[in-house]
Amino acid sequence: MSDWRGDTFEIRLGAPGHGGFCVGRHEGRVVFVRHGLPGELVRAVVTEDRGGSFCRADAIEILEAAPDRIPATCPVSGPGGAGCCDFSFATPRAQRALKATVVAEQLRRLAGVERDIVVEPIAGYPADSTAGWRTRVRLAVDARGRAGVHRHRSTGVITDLRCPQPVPGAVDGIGERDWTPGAELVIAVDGDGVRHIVELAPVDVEPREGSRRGRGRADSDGRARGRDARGRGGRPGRGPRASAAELSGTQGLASAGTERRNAAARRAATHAPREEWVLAGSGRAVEYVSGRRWEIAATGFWQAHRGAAQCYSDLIAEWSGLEPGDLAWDLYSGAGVFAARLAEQVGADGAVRAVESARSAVADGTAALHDLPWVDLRADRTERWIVEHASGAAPAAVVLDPPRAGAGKEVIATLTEAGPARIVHIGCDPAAFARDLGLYQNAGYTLTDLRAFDAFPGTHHVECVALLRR
Ligand SMILES: C[S@@+](CC[C@H](N)C(=O)[O-])C[C@H]1O[C@@H](n2cnc3c(N)ncnc32)[C@H](O)[C@@H]1O
Repeated sequence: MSDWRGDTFEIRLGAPGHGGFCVGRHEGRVVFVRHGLPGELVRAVVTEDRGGSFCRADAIEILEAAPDRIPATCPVSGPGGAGCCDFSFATPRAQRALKATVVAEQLRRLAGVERDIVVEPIAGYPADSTAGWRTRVRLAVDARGRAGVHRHRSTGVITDLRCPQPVPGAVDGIGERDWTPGAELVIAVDGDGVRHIVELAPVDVEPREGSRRGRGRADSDGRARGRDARGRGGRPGRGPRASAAELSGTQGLASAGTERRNAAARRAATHAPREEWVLAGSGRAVEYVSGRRWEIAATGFWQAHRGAAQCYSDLIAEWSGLEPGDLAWDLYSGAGVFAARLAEQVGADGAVRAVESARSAVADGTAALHDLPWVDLRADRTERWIVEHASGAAPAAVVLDPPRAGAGKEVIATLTEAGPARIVHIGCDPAAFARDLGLYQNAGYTLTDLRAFDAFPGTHHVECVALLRR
């Protein structure tokens, strides 16, 4: 089987596919080409070829440009660069049109739904800008202690922090400081404008004794502490601490297979408990939705776009159709942002049951919703919780905002058997979202409304919200 990696050729690009590329054909094979637009003629270099019916390539020269092409607004994400702003060379309107095409295609293929899709800017956010929206930034730290973003489909670290996504000030000064080699940085700019910087221990560092969060406290001015202070505070100093994976990624020596294995190992390790050091702010991010105040772990989940939590919460309030005294569920609830809105609708004579697997989010949500005692926020896996609750009274409305992989067969089977009148389903992966919609339809629910939001401007990512009724 021939391996085209490194080959270059001219190729005419067709429709966009799910994942931030356009589809073309070369010598009978399908080629997924990043950094191009439909209709463009480009010179492409093959970046990945596993020998199957398709390979992946980057457009490295634009021979015939589409009218929607603009100079890239992100200097970090071009061919061979980071995976952050993979649509930054298209007008914002064209970016939304690309995403709409992808959502429509996934709905057609995976849910049998024929529907024109419009991708809207997040409410209150300018339609002609793709910068300054991200309030949560996660950075890698390379073997030399420099913070950066991962090269696309690689463990390699690019230490150029000029990506335009973060809200103003989020990454100021980060590139000039030294960090613990192999660590990750979580930066959160909260609703009060306070910046929190938390370092997550390298995955190859053994957990230490003492409290898990904020040992030795952060500097109040947000400066990362120097080597001596780090040692005293329990945070490892700089040194030759990088793992083989980081070294190979940084030096660009790893094979594609090694890169994939490293990436898989890194993803798995990312979800394992890790020691955290709060280096700026308090590590407790304050957020507001509809006048309610949350205080949550800066490393915990919060919608990344600064306007997203309010935008989705307003739509849920509009679509849930709840009356005072009703029962509602909020599945995968995080800190209960949607549960709070549902609770206001059902009132003290009603009830809201919410479930979330992250214990810290449940604790933070319970504190934020202390004045709504008819909300029951539980720490559990939705898969288990729903089986226990499905045989009770049917909820009038259920909101689900599952992680990227979607809710899946088991949860949706149990949920549809419970028989809520309305389901509001939120999904950030168009394929998983479409598969879940297909499951609802097979169980007798009808898609009655659908909106798609440009919650990740500059990227190929898109958030969809569906209303289903029995
Ligand atoms: C996309 S977030 C939505 C959070 C919340 N709706 C919000 O807007 O803040 C998905 C949430 O599901 C949680 N989660 C992931 N897997 C879960 C599971 N199996 N059961 C319950 N919660 C889960 C995550 O911790 C995360 O808080």
